[in-house]
Amino acid sequence: MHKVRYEESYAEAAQVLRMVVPAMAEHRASPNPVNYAVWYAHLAGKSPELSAELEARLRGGGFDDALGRELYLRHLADRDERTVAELRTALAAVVRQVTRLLSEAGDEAGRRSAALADIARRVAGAGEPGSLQELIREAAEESRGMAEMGTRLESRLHEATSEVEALRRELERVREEARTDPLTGIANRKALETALAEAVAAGAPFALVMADIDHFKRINDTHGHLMGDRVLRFLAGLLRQRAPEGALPARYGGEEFALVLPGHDLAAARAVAEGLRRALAAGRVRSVRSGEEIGRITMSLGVAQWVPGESAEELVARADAALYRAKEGGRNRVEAAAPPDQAA
Ligand SMILES: Nc1nc2c(ncn2[C@@H]2O[C@H](COP(=O)(O)OP(=O)(O)OP(=O)(O)O)[C@@H](O)[C@H]2O)c(=O)[nH]1
Repeated sequence: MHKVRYEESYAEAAQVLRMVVPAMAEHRASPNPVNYAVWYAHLAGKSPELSAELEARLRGGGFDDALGRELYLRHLADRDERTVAELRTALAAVVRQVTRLLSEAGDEAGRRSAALADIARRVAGAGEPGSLQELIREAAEESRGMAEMGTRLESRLHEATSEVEALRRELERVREEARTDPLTGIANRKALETALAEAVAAGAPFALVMADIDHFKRINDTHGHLMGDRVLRFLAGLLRQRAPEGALPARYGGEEFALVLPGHDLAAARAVAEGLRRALAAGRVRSVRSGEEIGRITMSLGVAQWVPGESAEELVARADAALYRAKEGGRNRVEAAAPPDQAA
């Protein structure tokens, strides 16, 4: 499913707002953001599937928050949001089940302990061996029932624990997926931006390398898109192998990559970048079509050292400007960024 885009101008969005408000009022839809998003998408013609389903459901009954949420998740939320919502529902179901289980077990334990207390009272008054024997049998019955309930409870709690554990693993997988570039398997731009924001907030020294494959379009045009993809994976593998301990290699987008280098000053980061440049130029990638090696692949790199007070965006811009100079200077080279106050 494609994600709905909102590219209206202010005036156009305001125009939709003027249609949405009376429509929501007419259908008694409470004006929360989820319902608004649904009605906005419907009246702005953003999603024919959403409109068709909403209209059908309105014909069959009224609008309520549950419907709003359902339509939002089905047609507007992105995949991660939907998965998290599904996991939350599944977890809530497990918790409800365990709560019910414990309350049933509590009721049963209460009943059985009342029965045992009653037996104890009757034992005090029992005069003959026959009636005592009967009371002993009843007590044994209650104790066995209690023990069985304990075993049942334990096994069902064990099951619930496994279910919660599976949900936790699934959530971890979804979170990992959201941070990973599917083509190359390394961190994606979102993960890079998070890491940069964290590094800036931590305030410890670090440097950033931005790298861009030279004449990548030509590789695609000459050897095909699959070959281009293979080159991207090859470079990602190289970054992963050669990244120093604690560094984060990421795909910034297209054929541009980044490497966050904690604890590196400009000279150290430059040395890492230079090593990467040489390794790529020395590497060989085979053509998917012919199996033959394709010509030398090179990249240009820009390096910048973070200075306290600088934002992540400013640092990326400086590293990018250095990368641009490397391209301008003839490609297959590393350029270091000047400190921010000296940058043009
Ligand atoms: N195979 C493949 N190609 C991609 C991908 N993402 C972007 N590209 C291609 O990358 C190319 C980028 O080309 P340009 O930005 O013109 O730059 P370039 O050819 O690398 O030249 P310079 O950067 O100036 O050395 C475009 O042809 C895109 O189609 C991808 O995921 N796979």
